Amino acid sequence: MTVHAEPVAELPDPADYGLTVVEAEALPAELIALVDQVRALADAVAHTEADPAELAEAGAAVAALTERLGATRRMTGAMLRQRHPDGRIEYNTLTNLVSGPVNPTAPPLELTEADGGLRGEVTLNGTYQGPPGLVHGGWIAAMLDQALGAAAGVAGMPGLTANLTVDYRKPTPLNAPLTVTSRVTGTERRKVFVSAEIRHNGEITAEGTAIMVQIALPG
Ligand SMILES: CCCCCCCC/C=C\CCCCCCCC(=O)SCCNC(=O)CCNC(=O)[C@H](O)C(C)(C)COP(=O)(O)OP(=O)(O)OC[C@H]1O[C@@H](n2cnc3c(N)ncnc32)[C@H](O)[C@@H]1OP(=O)(O)O
Repeated sequence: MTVHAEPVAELPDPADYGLTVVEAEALPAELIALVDQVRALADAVAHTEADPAELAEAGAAVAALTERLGATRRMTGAMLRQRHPDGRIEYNTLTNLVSGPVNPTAPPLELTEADGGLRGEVTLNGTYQGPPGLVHGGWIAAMLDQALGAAAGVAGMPGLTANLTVDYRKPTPLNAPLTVTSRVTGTERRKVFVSAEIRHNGEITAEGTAIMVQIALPG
C-alpha cells in the first residue's frame, strides 16, 4: 500500500520531546525591541569607520552586555508556539535563522497565509551582502528554504529539506522591499513538493523548489 504525505491530525507537543516551549505572546516586548537594536548594531558595526579608541570603548561596552545577558540562557532547541485565532497551532524554532523573532541575525522574515500558501515582505540591510549592493546567494537560498519548509509545515506536513534547487533569475537588491511566496504543489508517500519565489518590484529575482520529507517522530 502506498501512503502519501498528509496533514498530521495533531502536531506533537515539542515539550514531550524535552524541548522548551515559549508562547509567542509571552515574549517580552523589551526582548523584541532589544533584538531589533542588536540588528541595527550589527549593521552599524559592519559599516563603521569610527577611530580605534572609539572602537575599543564600544567593544568593552558590548562585552559587558554579553556577559550580563549570557548569565540567563535558554536551551538551543527552544520552540516558539503561536496560537492563531482559528485554533491552529504553529511551531518554529525560537532562534530560527530566517524567521526567529529573537534571533538578531534573522531579518526576520515573517510569513503569513495567503493565496493557498505563504507570503512575507522583507528588506535586507548590508549585513546580508554578497556582490556589491546585492543579497548573498546563500542567504537567498536560506530564505527560500524557510519559505518552502514553512509552506509544508503550515499545511500540516512538517518535515526536513531533502533536496533544494534554486534558480537565480535577476540580482536581488539590498535595502529594497522583497516579497517571498511559497506553497505545496504535491505529495508522494512521505515527500512533500514545494515551490517558492522572491520578487522585487513584482519581478521574480529567485525561485526555488524543494522536497520536504515528513519525519517519523520517535514514540
Ligand atoms: C518535536 C516537535 C516538532 C514540532 C513541529 C515543528 C514544525 C516546524 C514547521 C515549520 C517551520 C520549519 C521551517 C524550517 C525550514 C528549514 C528546513 C531545513 O533547513 S531542514 C535542515 C536541512 N535538512 C536536513 O538536515 C535533512 C537531512 N536529511 C535527512 O535527515 C534524511 O535524508 C531525510 C529525513 C530527509 C530522509 O531520510 P529518511 O531515511 O527519513 O527517508 P528516505 O527513505 O531516505 O527518503 C524518503 C523519500 O524521500 C526521497 N529522498 C530522500 N532524499 C532525497 C533527495 N536528496 N532528493 C530527492 N529525493 C530524496 C527518497 O527517495 C524517498 O522517496 P520515495 O518515497 O522512495 O519515492
